[in-house]
Amino acid sequence: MSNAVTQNISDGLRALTQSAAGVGLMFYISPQLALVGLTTVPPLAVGAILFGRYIKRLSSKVQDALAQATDVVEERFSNIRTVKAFSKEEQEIQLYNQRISDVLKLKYKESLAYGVFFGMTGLSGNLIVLSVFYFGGVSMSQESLTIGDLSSFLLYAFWVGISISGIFSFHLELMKGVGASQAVWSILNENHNEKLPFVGENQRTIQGEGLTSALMLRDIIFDSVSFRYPTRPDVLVLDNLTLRVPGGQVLAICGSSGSGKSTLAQLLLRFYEPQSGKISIGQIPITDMPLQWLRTNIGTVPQEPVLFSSSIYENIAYGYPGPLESAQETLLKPKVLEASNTANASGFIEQLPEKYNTKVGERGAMLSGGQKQRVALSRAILRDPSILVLDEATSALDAQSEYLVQEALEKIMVNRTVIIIAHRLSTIIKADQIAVLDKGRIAEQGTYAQLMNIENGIFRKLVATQTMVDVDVGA
Ligand SMILES: Nc1ncnc2c1ncn2[C@@H]1O[C@H](COP(=O)(O)OP(=O)(O)OP(=O)(O)O)[C@@H](O)[C@H]1O
Repeated sequence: MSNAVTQNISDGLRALTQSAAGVGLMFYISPQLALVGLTTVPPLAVGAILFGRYIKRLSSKVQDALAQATDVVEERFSNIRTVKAFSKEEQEIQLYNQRISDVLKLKYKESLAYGVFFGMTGLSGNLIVLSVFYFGGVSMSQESLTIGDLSSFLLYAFWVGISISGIFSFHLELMKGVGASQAVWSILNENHNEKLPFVGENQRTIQGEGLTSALMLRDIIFDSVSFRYPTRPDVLVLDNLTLRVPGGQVLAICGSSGSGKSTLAQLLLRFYEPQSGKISIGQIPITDMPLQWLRTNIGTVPQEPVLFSSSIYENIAYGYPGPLESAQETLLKPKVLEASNTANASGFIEQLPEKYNTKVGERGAMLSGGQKQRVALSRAILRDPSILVLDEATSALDAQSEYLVQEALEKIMVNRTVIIIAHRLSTIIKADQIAVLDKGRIAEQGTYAQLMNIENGIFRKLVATQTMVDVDVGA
């Protein structure tokens, strides 16, 4: 890639110097003839600039269209069972054809534009040659130009013509590249805005104090946090929310679906920054902590755990903080076994024909929901994080899996600060504290007994309306 860019730039520069030298020699031989020969260059240059802009826009559209076509394939193939279950194969093929024909249409447009532009430049080049012949012939008949001068002039004019067309091509390729890479630049620019880990004045203070994982066992405070997703700026998800998660305890967050429970976890992990307010752990704002350090100390198990299409062993070992190559097999293996034991996963893994080497399929498709959750739990435990964020699955597991997952959770919650986005009453009852999220704020917080004592309380209503349906209070 960089070779191609360097080659393109050096071709462009060569064309520029060659045309400058050629123009100089043309003027040296006959200034009048040189003016005739170069009359079309300024309008062509303006045309090339405008055309370059057009190509830049078009190139960006081509990339977008290609991305959309690839998205369709990637998404549909990774959810092939859903596609088949709904017998949507034909429809999906049509959708992909449509996306590809969108790309094709843009490519036709691009080719047509190229054809017209280069056709015009070729035509004007030929007209120049003809006019040079004409005016050169006239000058020869008036004996102001010799045949040798005209031949040399023509040679230089061809040289200049080829060089100028090289400059135009360079400009167009450059614009095409700029258009195509716009998305990449915008992503790179976004990253520049993120506070980088290990820099800044506050960073030094923290390191001076000694940043240890013990810090992560202190209270987590969400202080007047307001947040809107950048892609949906009109929806205020968290509205001046204040929440204290007591260090070393289990806090269950509940609230209706879409009330912002998972968003709290995303902000704690700094996948997004709140528009106002701050989040701190042990009184240190998380923005002042090295990002990698922060995430290493927080273990997460999402609502629908995503596994990689590798072996169970590799999926669990993924939780190991640091590069896997550096973790010696002899050192890592017992930890993987121990983690899977704690997460009640070792039982089912040992029964599989290839045990820990069993491939789990794309996104863990070859495992059941409960098994996937226990592998994901093992992965989180391997990190031995001080803070655990568990997004409880809304989908019901069978009684046995449910029991095993619950039991594993209870084992791993000990000696950590746990935020559990709870959907089941059984989990909520066992939590030290419960926070109820409503309209972007914490409406109620306390123990189960305290919240149940609030007359007309939101939590009480949630429990009253939903204990009937499989004790799910978060959906
Ligand atoms: N990436 C995103 N971009 C834009 N809006 C989002 C995004 N993720 C979530 N939202 C919106 O933010 C709001 C809060 O979502 P969130 O996932 O935090 O809710 P939740 O309480 O965890 O819901 P559930 O219990 O159903 O999982 C919802 O209105 C949701 O549509």
